[in-house]
Amino acid sequence: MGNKKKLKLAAIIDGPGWNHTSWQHPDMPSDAGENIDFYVQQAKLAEDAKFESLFLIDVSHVGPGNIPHYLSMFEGVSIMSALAMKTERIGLSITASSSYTDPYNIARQVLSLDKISRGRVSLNAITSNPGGMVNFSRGHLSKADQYPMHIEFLEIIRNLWDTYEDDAFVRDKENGIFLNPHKMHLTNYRGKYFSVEGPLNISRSVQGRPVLYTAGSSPTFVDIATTYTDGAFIGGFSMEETKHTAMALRRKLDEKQRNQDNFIIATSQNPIVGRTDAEAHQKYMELAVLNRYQRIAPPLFLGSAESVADEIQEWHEQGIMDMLIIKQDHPYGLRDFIELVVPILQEREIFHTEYEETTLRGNLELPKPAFRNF
Ligand SMILES: Cc1cc2nc3c(=O)[nH]c(=O)nc-3n(C[C@H](O)[C@H](O)[C@H](O)COP(=O)(O)O)c2cc1C
Repeated sequence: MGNKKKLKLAAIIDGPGWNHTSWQHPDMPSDAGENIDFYVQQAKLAEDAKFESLFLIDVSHVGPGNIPHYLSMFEGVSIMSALAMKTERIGLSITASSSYTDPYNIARQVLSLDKISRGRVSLNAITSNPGGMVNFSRGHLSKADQYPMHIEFLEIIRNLWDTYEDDAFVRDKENGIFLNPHKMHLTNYRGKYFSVEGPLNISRSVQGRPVLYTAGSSPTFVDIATTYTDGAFIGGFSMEETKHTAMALRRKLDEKQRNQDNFIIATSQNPIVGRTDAEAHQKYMELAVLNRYQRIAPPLFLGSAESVADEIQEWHEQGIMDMLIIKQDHPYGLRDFIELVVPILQEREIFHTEYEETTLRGNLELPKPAFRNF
């Protein structure tokens, strides 16, 4: 199948890699997960390359024995607020877990960040597998509660983001009218897990609502994503596995009569590229030798820039992904991808050369949702 939209690119910019030892690479700042200079440098790199978005994953199940990055990382809204002031066009995506946070707080934080960045924000609302130490008073959920609670969370957030119609705040000084109260709508939600009356205390986004994703792999996830969100973040240990989930999402979108073009299927890979296959393998070996006790799996996208661009093009054209989220284990993973692969994707006209719009939703080619048009 073809993909009508151009490929979208995002960059996971936090942390010194996604295994136990890549922080030991001589060129990796070992404190990368809480080093503001590192985040700013990576954000600017991605923005100069016209990536649609920065992306942060999140970890709620913290505990001894986690990979180092999980134990030394900035909280998402805080770091994205700083990056909003250091960037101008690139999107800012944070991840938050419905299993451990209250929807009112997240709705408020994310919409505030959206205003600060003038419409560049997305929320990846996830569930969290029970695990780690007990750090939240609610404790760990049973598996059976995760998705029912997630549905409530998503419904409330969407309602709260549409508390006010676009022109609700009149701010007419002469006549002393700040708000048209008829254009304020309460949420009045009473669920099993959350009860929220509303109103939220911030006006509607210039994007309509911040872009909303969720992540997972199960049939329940597929059903929820295609009902509530603008996009889905899916895992991919192989092309076949990723394709399986992507096609399940596409079938469900069709079933629900949702236009596939108005939905973003995103997956994350950690490419290691070189000018030649040999150079890429050399970079992979730099990481592999750091871990003498465990094999670090070679990335799916490993090799010369041409061969990696070919694979990306194939995944995109087959509809396996609309957005590729680059994460890095190698200290130059993102830089190399930008220098070597992005120009090829641009030459082939798969990836854009300039930001088309000012909002993230615009750059993702997603329509602005009308008020309370769920
Ligand atoms: C691609 C992907 C990204 C995820 N990102 C996170 C994350 O950042 N933090 C987290 O706690 N869980 C994350 N998860 C876990 C999911 O939110 C979910 O709890 C898990 O996949 C179980 O749901 P499922 O059975 O529907 O797959 C992620 C899962 C996938 C597949």
